[in-house]
Parts: sequence; C-alpha cells; structure tokens
Amino acid sequence: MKQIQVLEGKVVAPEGMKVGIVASRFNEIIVSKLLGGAVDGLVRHGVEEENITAAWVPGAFEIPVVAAKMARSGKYDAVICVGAVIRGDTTHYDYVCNEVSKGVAQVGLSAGIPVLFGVITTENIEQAVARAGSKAGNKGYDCALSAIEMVNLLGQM
Ligand SMILES: Nc1c(NC[C@H](O)[C@H](O)[C@H](O)CO)[nH]c(=O)[nH]c1=O
Ligand SMILES: CC(=O)[C@@H](O)COP(=O)(O)O
Repeated sequence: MKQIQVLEGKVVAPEGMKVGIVASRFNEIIVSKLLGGAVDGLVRHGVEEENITAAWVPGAFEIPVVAAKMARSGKYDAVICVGAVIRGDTTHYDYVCNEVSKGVAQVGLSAGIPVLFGVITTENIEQAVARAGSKAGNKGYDCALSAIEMVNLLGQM
C-alpha cells in the first residue's frame, strides 16, 4: 500500500524566528508568569531573545487589536496572546472571554500566521495560579511550543 504524506511541525525554532507577545495587565501577578513561561519556552527551543517583542495592554479585551497590529505588520512569524480572565460577580466575565477568544481566532485567520490563545479563563484565582506555572503547568510555555510547531508546519505547506 502506498504511504500517505504526513506533515508535522518540529518544536525547534527556525533560524531567525520572530515572535510578538501581547500580555494583558489585569491580574498582572498571573499574567507576568504566563509571559515569563512563554519567553522561557521560546528561548529553550531556539528563539533568540532579541527576536521576541512583548506589548502590554490594559485588559484581555484589548488583546485582539494589538495582536492584529502585530500579525499584520509582517515583522513576526507568530503572535502569542497571554492574559487572565477570572470570573467576578457579574456576567462581564462571559462577554470578555467570548470577545477575546473570537477576536484572537479571527486575527490568526485573517493574517495567516499562528496566533496563539494563551488567555486563561478561570472561575477563581486558584485555577489561574495552577495554570500559570504550578500544578497545571504554564499556558504561556505551552503556547510558545505550539507557536514554533505551527510556524514549522505552515512553512512546509
Ligand atoms: N475582569 C477582567 C478584565 N476586565 C477588563 C477588560 O479586559 C477590559 O480591559 C475593560 O473592559 C476595558 O475595555 N480583564 C482581564 O484581562 N481579566 C479580568 O479578569
Ligand atoms: C472578568 C471580569 O470582568 C470580572 O473580573 C469583573 O468583575 P465583576 O463581574 O465583579 O464586575
């Protein structure tokens, strides 16, 4: 039987890979850990520190517009979005989460480059802490590795 062709991106950064990161300052104690995890993951897998640019925005709701600016600039091979949306007493959480996730996904589709969703959306601070470098890992680190894999995969297509 003939072999099928399988495409898969390696998690080793291509030479000169440039990455933009958009980080939201709301819940900064959490998001700074996500940002650090993303940078750590990128550097450990071959991205040069000077090829990483981070931009801070006030809250997660402002992430998509800056992610779009980065993605459309032609300066970056991938964009990583990190933030922490933690449910409060009103339905505001739902609106923020919905718009950020839809907005980030749309940025990637329209720009045609990997735009990673590293915005954690949790019911409480404990869940956020667990996903920002403790028992549930670091979502920023995870996004870094996925960004490298996606750049390599798209580069084969
Ligand atoms: N409650 C959280 C917010 N709220 C702020 C919004 O993201 C936005 O900045 C504001 O509505 C002005 O447009 N943002 C988070 O990132 N995390 C939250 O838990
Ligand atoms: C996710 C939010 O916007 C939320 O933290 C805001 O809190 P509240 O719903 O109590 O106003």
